[in-house]
Amino acid sequence: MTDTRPVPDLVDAGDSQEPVTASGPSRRTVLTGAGVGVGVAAVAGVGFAAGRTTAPGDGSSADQVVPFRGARQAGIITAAQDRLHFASFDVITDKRDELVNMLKEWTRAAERLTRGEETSPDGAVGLGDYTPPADTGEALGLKPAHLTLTIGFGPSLFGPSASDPKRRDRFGLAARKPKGFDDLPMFAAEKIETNRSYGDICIQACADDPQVAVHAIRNLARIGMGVVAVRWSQLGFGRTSSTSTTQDTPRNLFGFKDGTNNLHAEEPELLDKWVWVDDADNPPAAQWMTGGTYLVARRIRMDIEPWDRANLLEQEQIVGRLKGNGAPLGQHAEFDEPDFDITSYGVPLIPKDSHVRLAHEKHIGVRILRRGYNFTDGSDGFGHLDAGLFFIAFNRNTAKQFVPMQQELSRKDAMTEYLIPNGSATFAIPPGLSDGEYWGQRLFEG
Ligand SMILES: C=CC1=C(C)c2cc3[nH]c(cc4nc(cc5[nH]c(cc1n2)c(C)c5CCC(=O)O)C(CCC(=O)O)=C4C)c(C)c3C=C
Ligand SMILES: [Fe+2]
Repeated sequence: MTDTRPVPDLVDAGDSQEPVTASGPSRRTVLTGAGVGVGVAAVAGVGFAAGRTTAPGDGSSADQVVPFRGARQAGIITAAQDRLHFASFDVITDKRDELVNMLKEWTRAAERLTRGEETSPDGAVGLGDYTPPADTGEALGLKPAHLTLTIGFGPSLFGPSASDPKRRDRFGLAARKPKGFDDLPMFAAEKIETNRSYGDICIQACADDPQVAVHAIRNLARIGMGVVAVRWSQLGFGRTSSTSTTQDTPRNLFGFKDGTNNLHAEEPELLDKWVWVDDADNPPAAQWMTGGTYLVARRIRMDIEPWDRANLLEQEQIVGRLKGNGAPLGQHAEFDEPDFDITSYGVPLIPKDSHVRLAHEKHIGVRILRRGYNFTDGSDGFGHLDAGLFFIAFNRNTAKQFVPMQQELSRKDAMTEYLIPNGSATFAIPPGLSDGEYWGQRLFEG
């Protein structure tokens, strides 16, 4: 079993050790902080404080903190938030110590950020006039917004990978690579762009406030300067899945309910079967992944202009569900079980090439946990929006779950005509952290 003893210098009591203020655990302001500069900074603090005078537990601050530590990383089965900032990093140093030290610093900062605090005490404006701020400041006065930060490690961190076969094993991690873990294969009808794909480390930041998510990624990137560089990043708005039965099903940019038949936090046996990595899945050297999962990210551009010219019936035939309430074709309500055997004049009501038929467990034999987001990244210069779905899925064995599902969809799904996947990445997502543990500790020290 991996040694997960606490690392004493990482235990960070955070701002909670300071005198309790009316603002509870939300991001510190210059007004309440001890040792804070005067003058301009203090004046600025008045404004921040005015907008955040809330008592702990009133549903606006403490209740917006998602625990950072636990058996699983947050951001997988915790309730999907509304906003995403996903970043993939290249490690630009060859020195293992530098990488490990950065991961320790990231952990300390990330834990604080999820509590609604600055990356370090007084980081934004309290370190003196002649020191660059340790926190960039744009989240001062904002609530924790259910921020979750989820870390993952890409195949290239372990040496050669399918996308980079000549990569050196810079950190001596080759033997610790999880079984079968590699870049995704090529699929039909995709146009993968290298500068939107792959990466050594990912951070998935999800929050209900976009500025909170962006602030977190920006500050982690700043802390990692000289050790990592952002390779690509993606903003998302409007979750396209529910990860809890308590959440409403949202809609994607085709206007359809998305995430109806997802795996949910309330289904632990299904999660054990389809999401969480088990001891038996890996050799001893890769047991650091036990309790973790594998993330698949796909930037899928959606051809929304032609889609908008397709009639309603055609759209519903492509999806296999009604656009209005999300019911499977032939059924009445969203959560009715699809019946793939119903026919009308010998023709299946849920077409053979519909998305839900091809992606359903009864057809493909596997399931995945989806947690994606809508995106619009301006326009393409040809009169079209660059819009789509940043697809994120978690699964226990990508080669046996996501890959065959994607292969089947790429070849047969009628929706493929409207989709152009142009970014692709996968990351090994370790389990959650125990007290004092830092991100990657089981990988680097186990
Ligand atoms: C390889 C996996 C999948 C990709 C890629 C994917 C892309 C994608 N999906 C939609 C819209 C919908 N998908 C829906 C269901 C659904 N999709 C997948 C997998 C992939 N989707 C699965 C496993 C399922 C569930 C199938 C089932 O068990 O019934 C639905 C229906 C509602 C729902 O159950 O979520 C919609 C709508 C888009 C637009 C898209 C790419 C842009
Ligand atoms: Fe789908």
